[in-house]
Amino acid sequence: MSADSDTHDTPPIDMTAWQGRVDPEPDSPRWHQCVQPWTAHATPGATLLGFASDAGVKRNQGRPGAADGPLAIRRALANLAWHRQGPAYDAGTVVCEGDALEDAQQRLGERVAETLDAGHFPVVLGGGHEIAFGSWQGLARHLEAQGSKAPRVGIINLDAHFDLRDPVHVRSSGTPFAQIVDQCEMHDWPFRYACLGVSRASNTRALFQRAEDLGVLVREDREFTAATFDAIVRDVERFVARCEHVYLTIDLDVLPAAEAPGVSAPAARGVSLALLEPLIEIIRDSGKLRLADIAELNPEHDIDSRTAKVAARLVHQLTLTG
Ligand SMILES: N=CN[C@@H](CCC(=O)O)C(=O)O
Ligand SMILES: [Mn+2]
Ligand SMILES: [Mn+2]
Repeated sequence: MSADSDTHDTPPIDMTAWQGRVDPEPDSPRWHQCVQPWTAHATPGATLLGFASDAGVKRNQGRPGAADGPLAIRRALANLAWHRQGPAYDAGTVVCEGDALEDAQQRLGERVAETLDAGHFPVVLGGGHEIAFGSWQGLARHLEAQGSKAPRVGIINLDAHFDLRDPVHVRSSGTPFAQIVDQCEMHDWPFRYACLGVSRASNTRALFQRAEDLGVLVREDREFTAATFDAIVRDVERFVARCEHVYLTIDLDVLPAAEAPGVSAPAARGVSLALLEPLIEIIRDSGKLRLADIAELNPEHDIDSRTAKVAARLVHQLTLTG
């Protein structure tokens, strides 16, 4: 699924973001006191991996700044209370140099595969949504190494956008799932994609048509209400039941602009964290979640670290069990 290249050095692990409050009471640990630098033979746990890139956002005519997302998420997570049983690691950050996006995505894939091969649950911190093509390459590489011939991978994207733009024009933060379609076709793998929280006003007719042609499970932002939540849960459970492995990707612009102002394209409506979080927990607890990433945090446009705090809380929730 990905070109062979093991020529890159692994990124250095900078642990300086892991600082914060230390409580004198017993049994009061916080993330910064518990996260360890990743090593190849560490006991499997939750592993954070940064992807410092906004090359895809720039190519997609968006607002740059997402390259600083991984550091902002780590800083926000550092002070959160620690409730995990298992270990958590920081595996460093893959940096996209200039516009060398394809190289960075490949290196991210290699790092994700390495953590999966070692039995970890990787949570990748973006970075623009071009992160998804790197994350997915990592999962694909790992599954191939395990001998899977045509694995049924379900991609669940919480996003205001399909990100199914035709990559023939430009490969960007708007194309990762169309790039994955191409890879799946090339290798005769099924493509299973759910895009939840889509804004009709922010996606063209062509994109809705492409989603329909690809059999995408689509739920629009306006369909998310307390009254319809159970029906959406059932849709997601059915989707997960048809898959062997799940990759969850969360684009923070799925949230209302008031909850997530620090993104390239803030949502006029969006889906509230209060509705997304229980859905994420169901996906987490499905037993099939292999990989997650959080995309599009742009600290330059954040207000009082609101979006970084949401991203950190999502990492906290995603890794609460296991
Ligand atoms: N990853 C972002 N994708 C959106 C961005 C939309 C916008 O910038 O307004 C897209 O390409 O549709
Ligand atoms: Mn997106
Ligand atoms: Mn989006």
